[in-house]
Amino acid sequence: MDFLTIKNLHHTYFTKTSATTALSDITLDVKEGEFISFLGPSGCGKTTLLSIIAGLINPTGGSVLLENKPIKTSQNDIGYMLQQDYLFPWKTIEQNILLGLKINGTLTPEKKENTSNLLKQMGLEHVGAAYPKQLSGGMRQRVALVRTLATEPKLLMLDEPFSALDFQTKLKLEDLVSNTLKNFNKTAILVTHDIGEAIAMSDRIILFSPSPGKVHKTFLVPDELKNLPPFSARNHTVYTELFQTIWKELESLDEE
Ligand SMILES: Nc1ncnc2c1ncn2[C@@H]1O[C@H](COP(=O)(O)OP(=O)(O)OP(=O)(O)O)[C@@H](O)[C@H]1O
Repeated sequence: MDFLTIKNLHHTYFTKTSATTALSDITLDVKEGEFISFLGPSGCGKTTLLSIIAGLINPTGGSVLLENKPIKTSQNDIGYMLQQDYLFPWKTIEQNILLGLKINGTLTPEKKENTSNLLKQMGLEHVGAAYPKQLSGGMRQRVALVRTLATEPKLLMLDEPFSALDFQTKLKLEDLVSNTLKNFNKTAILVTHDIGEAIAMSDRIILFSPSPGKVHKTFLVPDELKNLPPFSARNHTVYTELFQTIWKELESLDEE
């Protein structure tokens, strides 16, 4: 059974004076535990597709099923990690990461302990009583990941989560996030503009073409890269070959 099934999806944004078709005829399956990336030029509909999968936008055509059920608005099964961490500045780190569980009414001593362990795995066991402003950008994104995982979502949406970080921190976080998601066998969709990040982190890369957004090509990441942590994958010859192939495809899209 496919975990996430997207079938003949269309979306047009209507205003009083215009209609913009952001997505046209998207059909895509994602397996449980799979990590896929959405890559493509600006405006090809990546954010629109993510918002539809998350139940934030109702598509104008087609369907999205999560474990064979239509996506609902405010779906608790889906977690987000965004470019900004959106931690509440007036709450401590511990309060921030437990907030989702409190709101869902699912905060138990066991879940509290699980989140403390997660914080430990992220090397952040000492920051529970601190406030977000006391933490670096990389630390805040690690907290954001713990907060996202705390509610045990079935599907994770990673919308350019490392793009605001310096390169070194980004590389370290790629390893940490990839390792954590593999340990929990989480299904994840990453939206990124970074070809290298997509190759280093994913099992499969979907390249979209714009106007309207369509699936242009799919790239399977070879096993020898999938079995490596992202940092090591970036140093593999197969990585360089795949990078060049995708780069050429992106260039050809610019010329169309
Ligand atoms: N609320 C909206 N109303 C009207 N048109 C919109 C709206 N949101 C997006 N669009 C249009 O839909 C198309 C797809 O936009 P979308 O933001 O999904 O692309 P994207 O690939 O995520 O872009 P980027 O990489 O720049 O974030 C674009 O042509 C955009 O102008």
